[in-house]
Amino acid sequence: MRVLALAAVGALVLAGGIGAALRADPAPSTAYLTDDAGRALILNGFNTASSAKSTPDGMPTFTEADLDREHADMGTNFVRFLISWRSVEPEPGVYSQEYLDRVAERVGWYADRGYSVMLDMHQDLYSSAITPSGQNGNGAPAWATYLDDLPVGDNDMWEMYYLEPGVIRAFDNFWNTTGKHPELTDHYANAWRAVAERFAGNPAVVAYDLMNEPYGGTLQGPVFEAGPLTALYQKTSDAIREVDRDTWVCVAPQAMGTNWGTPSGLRPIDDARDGEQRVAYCPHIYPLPMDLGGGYTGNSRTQVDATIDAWRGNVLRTAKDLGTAPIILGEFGLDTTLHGALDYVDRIYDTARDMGAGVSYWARDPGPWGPYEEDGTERNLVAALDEPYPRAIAGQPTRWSADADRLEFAYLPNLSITAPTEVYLPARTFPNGADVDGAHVANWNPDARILTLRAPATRQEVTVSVTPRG
Ligand SMILES: CN(C)c1ccc(C(=O)NC[C@H]2N[C@H](CO)[C@@H](O)[C@@H]2O)cc1
Repeated sequence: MRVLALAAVGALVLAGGIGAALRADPAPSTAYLTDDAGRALILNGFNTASSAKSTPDGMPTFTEADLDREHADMGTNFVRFLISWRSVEPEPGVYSQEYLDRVAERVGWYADRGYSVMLDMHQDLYSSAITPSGQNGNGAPAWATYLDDLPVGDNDMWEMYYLEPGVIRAFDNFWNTTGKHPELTDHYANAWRAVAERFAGNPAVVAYDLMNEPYGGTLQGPVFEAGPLTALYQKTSDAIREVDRDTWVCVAPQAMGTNWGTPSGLRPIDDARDGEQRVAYCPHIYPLPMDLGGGYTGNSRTQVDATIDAWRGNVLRTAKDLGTAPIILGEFGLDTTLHGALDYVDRIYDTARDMGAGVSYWARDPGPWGPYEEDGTERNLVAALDEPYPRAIAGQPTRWSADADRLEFAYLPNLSITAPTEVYLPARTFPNGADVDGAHVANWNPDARILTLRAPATRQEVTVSVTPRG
């Protein structure tokens, strides 16, 4: 039954993809998140980590040494760090500074290594309180979970819990579709204000991802996204801006459908800050044929490519509707033992690069989806992700492309930015450093693998080419 339902949605996506191919897609986004120095950031990292969904202290099973290894192996500069409402607000109106201390400690690990952090208020299936075992779902605290005594049956596939009457009711109460709980979205916005109060002014924390994979319960599609979801984002953004005028807020569409390439009905929010709007768009992509284990070969590859094409056009349209919002692909990932898996990974990173989007891979957990096995053995994903890229650009990026042993990028220098342009170079393909055309080498740090560049004093577009030193 589930396969038929999903296949029906898949057919919609393919039809949409063909339809989208008939419509001209908007131009790739020219908007990027910027650091305190004003540099455009090319964000490249992981979701860290799924394990945080179930640990009592709400922290991922991830150490500072794990981060050192990730940086040495893949040169990441970004993390979508999972936090949870249950941990922020364990009792109504009570905010856990002890929990926020633990988050701040890990943010410090990333900050010490020059990373950018996006805090992700992560939910799946609303809450771990949907079943007595607490083993299904995560996100909302128990005190905010109202099933109204409706049943939640057992399911082999975790996604099927979204169809359980009790889970749908928990969401309907949160969104106040029932009219019985107008207070819950206020609590949610105030929990985010407590987080923002803690991290406002922290230069490593560049964005807040307001809700992971929203779900509307009995409300689905544009009626949900343009209604309660946009209203929650506005309410939450307003609450954050009371204490933090500068960190970007990231809004995501409902997961159902848009993860598979269908368009989103999300509407713009008004950022209360003075100056530029700092609202980014954080969609996910999980093509249905991959979800069904089809791999990236043969007919499954054809369907996945149609999904990616449809997804790209729909994401660019929504980002434009949101006010030319920068795009961060908040999640994509797969079991990399599937046939064609690394070709799929390359296709997604190429698509994100072309869209000007940052990427956080799902996820930084051991096992077949991640970079390392349970015993720490390096997996195929590490080499696939270890490619050169411009981490931070002192101007407006216009294009970039890379292979394992070549990087080329172009940008319009902003002469008012005093910080240099930074490039990551893998040790495996740039063992002796690099030869550079189009810019001056200010420094090469062989330990951090970071090449620092200065553009010629021009307002014209410069093209930089980086190749391994012989
Ligand atoms: C039916 N609904 C609402 C639904 C189905 C499937 C997903 C999903 O696979 N999501 C992809 C990944 N994202 C989460 C973490 O955010 C992971 O657990 C999923 O693998 C989401 C929602």
